[in-house]
Amino acid sequence: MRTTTVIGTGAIGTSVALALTRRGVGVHLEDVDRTAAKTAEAMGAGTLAPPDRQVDLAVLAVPPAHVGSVLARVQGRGLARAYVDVASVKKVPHDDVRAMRADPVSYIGSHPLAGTERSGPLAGRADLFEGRPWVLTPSEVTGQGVLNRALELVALCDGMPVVMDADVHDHAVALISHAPHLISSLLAARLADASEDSIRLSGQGVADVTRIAAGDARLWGDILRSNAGAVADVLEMFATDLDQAVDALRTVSDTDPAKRRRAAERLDELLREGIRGRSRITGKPGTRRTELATVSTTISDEPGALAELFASVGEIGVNIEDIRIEHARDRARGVVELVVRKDSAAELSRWLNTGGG
Ligand SMILES: NC(=O)c1ccc[n+]([C@@H]2O[C@H](COP(=O)([O-])OP(=O)(O)OC[C@H]3O[C@@H](n4cnc5c(N)ncnc54)[C@H](O)[C@@H]3O)[C@@H](O)[C@H]2O)c1
Ligand SMILES: O=C(O)C(=O)C[C@]1(C(=O)O)C=C[C@@H](O)C=C1
Repeated sequence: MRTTTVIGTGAIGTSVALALTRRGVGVHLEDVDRTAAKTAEAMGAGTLAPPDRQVDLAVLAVPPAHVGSVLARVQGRGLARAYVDVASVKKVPHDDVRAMRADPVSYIGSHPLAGTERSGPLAGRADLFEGRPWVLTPSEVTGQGVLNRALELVALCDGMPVVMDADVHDHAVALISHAPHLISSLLAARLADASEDSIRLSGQGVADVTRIAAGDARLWGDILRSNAGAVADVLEMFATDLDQAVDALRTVSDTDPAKRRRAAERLDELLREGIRGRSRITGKPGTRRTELATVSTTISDEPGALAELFASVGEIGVNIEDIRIEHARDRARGVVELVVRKDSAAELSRWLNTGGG
């Protein structure tokens, strides 16, 4: 692939453009928001100059509801030989392509499962897609050459291609992305009018579960509307769990000892199910979580402090499997959690606690 046009230079479009530019692909940038396109250009993501001939691939990185109309418009201009979108839902764009009478043969749907709660070009990163699944949803009429171009795009961005039916994709992301987003928003909304005394006590736990609630409301409104049924199904199951949790909490101090015991058991069960579910999505693939342990240390919030820590951990021969960094509010130090193999955890902890870090 030699040339591309990225339409929509927000967080995802700019990340794609940066990744392709890094690989020597010529990237042209377009956005209805001229400032966004100019910022992406200034970041080194490509050029605002229009291509002088048809490009190999056009990447549509616009909100889901815009994919069909933008595709029809740029196909009308003969912009590219192949077209791919990156929207977080797949069925609505697929249906819109037909409704807008766009050409479905030169189009393929896709969705990189990587992102951020931040919007706009400045949230773009060349390495955003590294090692992440990137779903491709060819329709029955998508051209083979178009699928191949999309596979090349994923490879150039270091993503992991997963070919899937659009409907199956939408049900999957309802569970692992869209419902979690809405639940995070609902929880964060509880904080909006909470007393300052409560907010002052908030720590990393509530920040973790509400991080994605900061995502752009217009984009997420679009995503949720486009996958409403599947998200509602997940929320209905969640509502049943919530009812059970409320019931158990209301009964743990019941006067009847048998009811109290059953409620406590139910609560434990809900918490254990949570641990089981979370263990399925954390950790490096191929490493069983039971083989790992977390060792915490603090570092000063200065440039180079983290690099120094990694270098010295490497010197004692400990392999870091995963990492989490928390910046303590109002403090010039951060907490670093290093996930390492259990058999090296005690040695690492002793070394860090005796001033090694
Ligand atoms: N943010 C994520 O985590 C994430 C991850 C994967 C996929 N996606 C999908 O990627 C797409 C872009 O999301 P984002 O996070 O980059 O959003 P963003 O808001 O950062 O950027 C979207 C950009 O598209 C531009 N735009 C809107 N309509 C346009 C049009 N008609 N023509 C040209 N430009 C137009 C906007 O001006 C904006 O600059 C969405 O479809 C989203 O569902 C997002
Ligand atoms: O990490 C985040 O900020 C994200 O929410 C990224 C995330 C996700 O849910 O995993 C969000 C939406 C996308 O369509 C793909 C990725």
